[in-house]
Amino acid sequence: MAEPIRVVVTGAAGQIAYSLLYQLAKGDVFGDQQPLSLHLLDIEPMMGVLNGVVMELQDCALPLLREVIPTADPAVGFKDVDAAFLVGAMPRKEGMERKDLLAANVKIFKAQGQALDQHAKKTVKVLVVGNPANTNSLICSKYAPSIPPANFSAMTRLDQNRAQTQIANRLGVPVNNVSKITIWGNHSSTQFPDVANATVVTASGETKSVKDAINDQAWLNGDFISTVQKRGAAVIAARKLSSAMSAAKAAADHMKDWWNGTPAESWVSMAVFSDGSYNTPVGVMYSFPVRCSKGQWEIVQGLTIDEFAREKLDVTSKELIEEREEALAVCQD
Ligand SMILES: NC(=O)C1=CN([C@@H]2O[C@H](COP(=O)(O)OP(=O)(O)OC[C@H]3O[C@@H](n4cnc5c(N)ncnc54)[C@H](O)[C@@H]3O)[C@@H](O)[C@H]2O)C=CC1
Ligand SMILES: O=C([O-])CC(=O)C(=O)O
Repeated sequence: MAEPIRVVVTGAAGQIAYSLLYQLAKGDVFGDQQPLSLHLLDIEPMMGVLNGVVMELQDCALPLLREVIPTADPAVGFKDVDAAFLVGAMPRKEGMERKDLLAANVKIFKAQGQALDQHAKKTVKVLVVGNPANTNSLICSKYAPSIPPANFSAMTRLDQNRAQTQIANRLGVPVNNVSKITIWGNHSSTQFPDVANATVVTASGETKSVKDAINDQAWLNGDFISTVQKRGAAVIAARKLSSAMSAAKAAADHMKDWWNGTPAESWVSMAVFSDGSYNTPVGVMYSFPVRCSKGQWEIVQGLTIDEFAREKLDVTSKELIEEREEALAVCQD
């Protein structure tokens, strides 16, 4: 069996981590032949709760879990890690937009960028989940200059999973019959869930474009998009807490595909540094269609962007530029 890898989860005493840790420890992400050492980072006042999480992980009796290190010290939490799930941050409450969390959360990601820079492996793969995820990831990378920017990403996989399910339910097919949905831009209500290139294996076994199978452009351009954009808020309104089980599953999906690769004929959505592809602003963390292979992601090129899509891509670009400016100002305080 391989040598254990080191994986850190921040916000380890919180609700997303509670679902995520089990998936990691039982091999859902790095494989059933990959032992791991789990580093659990949270803040000092949460150490009692975290101790309960450690006891539960031990009581799961999972053969791949070789070591659990609970800590409030980032130097210990980030020491030699191979993968980092940066979850720890304040969640929003009903009536807030995710960018309202920026002032409170972005400094966490500045400090964690500095700690990753000093203590993590230079090959570490970083997934930022804490909101506003795209801009927090950008700040984290900025303060970790010794780690390649391509090793940082933010999560829009939950939006992809939501969009895939909306389409699958409408067509009465299992969710994995739907592929090549793209989430463009920010993990916010300006994101653009795009089915222009998506395909579906229909109930009769035929492969069709989603557009043809749905045959209702008004729904695709209207309710479908707004349902996905506002799904996080709908969960908060219902649960009085933000998405946790589905967020943990999406974080596991994101890292699994980045680590192990995506099928050649399909793609997934990840927020990564924009290189200007599709006329998006260079240097913001923008969600694109990507393919992963050998631990590297690559933006899928050559997709057609029509006038409807162009407008949506530009709206979310503008928001990301504004968030970047605000975050940089907060970090200078
Ligand atoms: N990108 C996405 O799709 C999604 C992002 N989120 C975001 O994920 C974040 C976490 O959500 P939950 O787990 O529900 O929140 P939670 O409040 O249950 O847990 C957050 C944990 O982070 C800890 N924490 C705070 N500051 C920390 C620091 N400096 N270092 C380490 N830990 C720290 C807290 O003590 C707490 O235990 C929120 O910002 C939420 O908005 C949630 C769902 C989806
Ligand atoms: O909506 C929120 O604040 C939590 C989140 O990011 C999501 O569920 O997509």
